[in-house]
Amino acid sequence: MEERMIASPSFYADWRHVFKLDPDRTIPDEALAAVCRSGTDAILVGGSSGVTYDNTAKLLARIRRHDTPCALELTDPENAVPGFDGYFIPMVMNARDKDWLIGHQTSAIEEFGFLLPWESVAGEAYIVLNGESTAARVSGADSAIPESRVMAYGQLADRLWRVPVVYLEYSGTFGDMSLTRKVRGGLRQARLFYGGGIRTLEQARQAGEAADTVVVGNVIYDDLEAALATVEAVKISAKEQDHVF
Ligand SMILES: CC(C)=CCC/C(C)=C/CC/C(C)=C/CC/C(C)=C/CC/C(C)=C/CC/C(C)=C/CC/C(C)=C/COP(=O)(O)OP(=O)(O)O
Ligand SMILES: O=P(O)(O)OC[C@@H](O)CO
Ligand SMILES: [Mg+2]
Repeated sequence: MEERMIASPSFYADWRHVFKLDPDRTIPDEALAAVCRSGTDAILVGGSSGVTYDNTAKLLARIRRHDTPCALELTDPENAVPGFDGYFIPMVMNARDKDWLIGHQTSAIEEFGFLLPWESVAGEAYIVLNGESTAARVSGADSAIPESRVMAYGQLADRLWRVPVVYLEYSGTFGDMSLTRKVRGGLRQARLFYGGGIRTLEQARQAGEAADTVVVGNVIYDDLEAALATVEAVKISAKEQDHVF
């Protein structure tokens, strides 16, 4: 396996575990405090439906009561709230409608790009692999693709386009860890984010071994204790990973 080079330091360079909070969902203050104090590396704010400027700004203000780094996934220019530590711009590699790969992003940059704090902006090459997820429906993702194509999307984003983050998105279902490992092994400079369906310590540990950064979302709203426990599981897996890679 070729040696991987990690891109120059950036706001997400050391993230191993991330909680994703959806501005369209309700989280009580105590639960939010527990999430922020859990030892996670960052809070990622994002969702694929029902996100508005108002609910995003309100969530940011509440997160700012704590010290946890906080980034926004920009899925609509209207929701571009200033004041986050960083901004991610998703591009769906396996979108059937290429507007979700490049079209909407180009239009948004054309109109509003001059406002972006570019030093704190990173592209995310999403590969959406749960065809039942909202992200798949919104972007019309073709999720029924062979491993070879998933690998090719990852390498195209990493090696040709130098996108700093490749994101294997299984939102709502636990994904294929063997494929996740393979995708990561094929990247030269990009960080591999894995997200989807993590509900148990064992799943968190496996994802932590397979990916550079593990994103935990929906379980926060369904089973907070289980969500909090994923932090330690991912961090422990980091130690194992250091010996493997
Ligand atoms: C100060 C400041 C910040 C100024 C900004 C100025 C500005 C507006 C600049 C333009 C920025 C820009 C380029 C914006 C582009 C926005 C855009 C249209 C991006 C496309 C996003 C995209 C590909 C969406 C498809 C769906 C997707 C992949 C979403 C990613 C997030 C995600 C998967 C969330 C999970 O969703 P969830 O709802 O949790 O899903 P489940 O139901 O399965 O749980
Ligand atoms: O919500 P879950 O299924 O944990 O997925 C996390 C994240 O990848 C969603 O974009
Ligand atoms: Mg969600």
